[in-house]
Amino acid sequence: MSRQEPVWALGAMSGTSLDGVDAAMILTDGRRVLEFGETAYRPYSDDERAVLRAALGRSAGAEVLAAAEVVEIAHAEVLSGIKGAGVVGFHGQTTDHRPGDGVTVQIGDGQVLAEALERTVVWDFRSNDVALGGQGAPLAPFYHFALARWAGFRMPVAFLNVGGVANLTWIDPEADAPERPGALLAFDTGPGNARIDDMVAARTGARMDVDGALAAAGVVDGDILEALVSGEAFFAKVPPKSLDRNDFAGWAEAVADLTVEDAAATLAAATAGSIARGLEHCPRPPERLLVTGGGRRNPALMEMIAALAPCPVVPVEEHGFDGDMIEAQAFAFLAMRVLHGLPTSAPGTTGVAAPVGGGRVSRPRGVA
Ligand SMILES: Nc1ncnc2c1ncn2[C@@H]1O[C@H](COP(=O)(O)OP(=O)(O)OP(=O)(O)O)[C@@H](O)[C@H]1O
Ligand SMILES: CC(=O)N[C@H]1[C@@H]2OC[C@@H](O2)[C@@H](O)[C@@H]1O[C@H](C)C(=O)O
Repeated sequence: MSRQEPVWALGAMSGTSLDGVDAAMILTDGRRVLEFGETAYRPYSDDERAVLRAALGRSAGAEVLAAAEVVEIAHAEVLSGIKGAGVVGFHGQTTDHRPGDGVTVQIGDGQVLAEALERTVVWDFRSNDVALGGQGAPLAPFYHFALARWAGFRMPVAFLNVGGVANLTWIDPEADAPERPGALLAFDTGPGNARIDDMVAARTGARMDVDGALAAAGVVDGDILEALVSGEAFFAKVPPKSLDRNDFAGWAEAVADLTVEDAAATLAAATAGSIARGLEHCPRPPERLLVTGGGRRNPALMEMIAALAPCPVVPVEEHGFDGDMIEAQAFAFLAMRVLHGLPTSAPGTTGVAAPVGGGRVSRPRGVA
């Protein structure tokens, strides 16, 4: 593989929502994205999800080993159905993320996957950044930079991913590379859907507030909202900053006395409010907020974000992207960067002292 030659890379992400594995191909040289390719999704079964949940908050032990096996099997199944990839970028499943303690754990062994797929697998993307004092997250921002260039933006824009956790990437697309000072500012803004999902699951057994129907039928409790959004030091903290899925679990108690509809509306408003506080940290207001991740399917939440944002708020589909697959594509892109020795994070994205790479490369036995 020559250093500049674009190749089809396959990426896979098992996100904090624990819904399943997203997989996507892109044609990339690790600097630019040239084409978007095949995608696939493999949901976790309820039994598998329970095994994954039992591992959350843990970095080792029987629960983690059992969950890692679920992750490896699910990835092998979905990735083996996509042919023609030169390399696989495998994020794994985060079970424990405490960068301040030097801990970030993504389970699933890349060597096991390399054997199963008989392909080169790049994995463990976050450890090096954390070891060097960074947050280890978010890592999609270098890919967001490439997407902004692909779309031809000339003005500052921001990507907002509303997954289990929400994260924001502010981009100056005129910068000549993502690692340049001032090109990117990225950080986790607060909860995305996780607090809503968990509240709805505990009270109704459903996995989410489908299409935001509960939130749309509820009334926001202004006092509780104020306490949730103003009371947290995290939102005022100057980036870099990142979160674990179960941070802010206390929000469930704050809405415990509300009806499920009012609780859904209040939690959605708190997510939107925390995103608005995140937008205040941008160097300049973005001229467009491009929303990706499952939260863009919750119209009540989208309306609340739009009401608070300083610019138009649109789903990424409006600019030709697939909002279910950007994270999977990001790890395909980052895998290529790792193979080419390019950085995958920078002071503006994870707070690491200088641009750094990371990732481990596993090759199937018998392949040089
Ligand atoms: N139709 C819908 N209505 C409301 N919410 C939805 C809908 N579809 C998806 N979601 C929300 O999106 C979540 C999944 O989002 P996504 O797949 O982006 O998360 P993730 O990638 O696992 O998380 P992260 O980005 O934090 O790793 C679901 O758990 C749910 O809360
Ligand atoms: C530690 C970890 O897995 N963080 C995830 C999580 O999910 C969203 C947000 O929190 C983001 O920081 C990150 O994922 C995306 C893919 C990222 O690294 O950009």
